[in-house]
Amino acid sequence: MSSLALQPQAVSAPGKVFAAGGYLVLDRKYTALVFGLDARIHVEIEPIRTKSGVTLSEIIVRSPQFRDAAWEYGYRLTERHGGIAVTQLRASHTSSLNKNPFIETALTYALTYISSLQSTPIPPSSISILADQAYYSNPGTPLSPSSRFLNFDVTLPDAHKTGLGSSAALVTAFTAAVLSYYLPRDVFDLDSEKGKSVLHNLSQASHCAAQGKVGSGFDIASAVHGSCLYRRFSPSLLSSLPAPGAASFAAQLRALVEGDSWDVEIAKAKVKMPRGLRLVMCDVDCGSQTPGMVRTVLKWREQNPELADRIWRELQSGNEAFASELTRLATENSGEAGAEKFAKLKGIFEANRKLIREMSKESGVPIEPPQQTQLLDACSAVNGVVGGVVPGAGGYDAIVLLLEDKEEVIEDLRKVVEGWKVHGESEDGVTIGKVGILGVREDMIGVRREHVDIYREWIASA
Ligand SMILES: Nc1ncnc2c1ncn2[C@@H]1O[C@H](COP(=O)(O)OP(=O)(O)OP(=O)(O)O)[C@@H](O)[C@H]1O
Ligand SMILES: C[C@@](O)(CCOP(=O)(O)O)CC(=O)O
Repeated sequence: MSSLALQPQAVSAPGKVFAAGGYLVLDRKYTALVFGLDARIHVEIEPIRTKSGVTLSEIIVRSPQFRDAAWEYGYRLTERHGGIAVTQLRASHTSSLNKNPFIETALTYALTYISSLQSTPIPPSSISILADQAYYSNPGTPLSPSSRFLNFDVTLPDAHKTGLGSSAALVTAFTAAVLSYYLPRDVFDLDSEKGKSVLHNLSQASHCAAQGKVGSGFDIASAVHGSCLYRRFSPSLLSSLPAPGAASFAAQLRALVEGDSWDVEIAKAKVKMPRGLRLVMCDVDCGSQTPGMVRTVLKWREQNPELADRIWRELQSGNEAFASELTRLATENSGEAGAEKFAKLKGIFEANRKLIREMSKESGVPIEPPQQTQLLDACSAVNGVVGGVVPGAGGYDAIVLLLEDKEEVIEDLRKVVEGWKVHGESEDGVTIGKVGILGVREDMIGVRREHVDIYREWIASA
C-alpha cells in the first residue's frame, strides 16, 4: 500500500431515536422501530502532516470541537494472527492518558480487519471527528459565520449528551472512514450492500467491545442504514470472538464480519414518514436518573413470565400497527384531511403508552414515570401534535413527538414546553427541570460519504 495513493476520505453517520420496541427488542421474538436523525457525526481521514524531516508512524485522532480531545496511537501487527495492536501514546512523560475506548476499539477492529485482507504495512494517518450541535446541550460558538460545526469549549466528559447515540454514530462513521481510506473501492465500497453489511457487522462488534456489553445494537443498525424496522442479532454471535491480540483474532474477526451467520433483520421499507408529518425531540433536564433500568425490567420479566408475555405481545402488535399506519399514510391517498386523517395514529399512541405505563408500574421501573405522563399529555393536546412517547429505555430525560410539520404547531408546542412545570408533588421525589426542543428531525438516510472540503477550517486550526 503506497501512501501516495491514499486520498482523504470523509463519512458521516446519523444519530437515532428509538420510537418503539424498547426492552422488547432485546428478545429476537420482537422488533423495534428506529428513526435516523438529521444530526450526524462526521469523520475525516487524511495523510498525516509532518514537520519536514520528521516521520511519524502514528495515527492521530482529534475531536477539535472539544478541549483536550486528541488521542495518538502507535500500532503494530501482532504474532499468531492476533491482528493489529493499538497502543495509546502519551503526549509527554508527565501527561496522563486521556482514554477514548470507542475510538481505540474502533481503530483496533478496523485496522485488524484491513490487515486480514492485505499484508502491506498500514501508513500513518490523521483523523478528525466533527459532530452536529444536537448531540450535546452545551451551547457552542461557530468558528466563522458559515460554520456548520460549533466549538463547545468543554472537555468530552463535561459535555452534556442529549442521548442521540453519539458513540454508535461515531464508531460507524469512524470505521467507514478508515476502511474507505485504506482499502481500494473494489475491496470495500461503502455505497454497496456488501460494504454496508461489512460495516454494520464490524461496527457492532467493536461498539459492543467498547461498551463492555452486548445490547440490541439498534443504534449501530440505524447509523448504518438510517430509519428501519429492526430485529436484533443473536448475542451468541459475538461470544466466540477472541480478544484483540489473542491468537487468530484477525482471521476470526474477518470470518465473522464477512460471514452469513448474522441473523439481524433490517427492514428499511417498513418505516416511512407520511408527507406533512415530522418528529420533534425534547430534552428534559432532570436531577436524577435510574441506573440499571434494563437489568431490573428483564429480571421482573423473568419472574413474571405470564404477565410480561401478555404486555410484550400486545406492545409488539401495537408497534406493528404504528409502523403500518405510518406506511399507509405515507403511501395511500386516503382523501381524509386534518385531525381525522391522523385519528387512528393518535389512538395507537395512546394504547401503546398505556401498555408502557403498565410495564412501568408492574416492574417498578420509571419507563414512563408520572412526570413524563403529564408532559406527554400536555404536548399531545397541542393542536397538530399526533402523539408522543418516551424513547428507548424511557426515564425522565427525553420525549419524542410526532406532529404536523407546520411552523405554527412547533410554536404552540414551544409555548407548552418552555417554562414547563410538573404540577403537584411527585411520589418518587424526582423533579424534572427545563424542557427544550432539540434542533433535529427524522432522516431516512444512513451512513454516507461527504466532501472533505466542509471540514477545512477545523482541520487547519487543529
Ligand atoms: N464528538 C466526539 N468525539 C469523540 N468522542 C466522542 C464524541 N462524542 C461521543 N464520543 C464518545 O462516545 C462516548 C459517549 O457514548 P455513550 O454511548 O455513553 O452515549 P451516547 O451514545 O451519546 O448516548 P445514548 O446511548 O444514551 O444514546 C463519549 O464518552 C466519548 O467516548
Ligand atoms: C432498553 C433498550 O431496548 C433500548 C435502550 O435505548 P436508549 O439507549 O435509551 O436509546 C436496550 C437496547 O436495545 O439495547
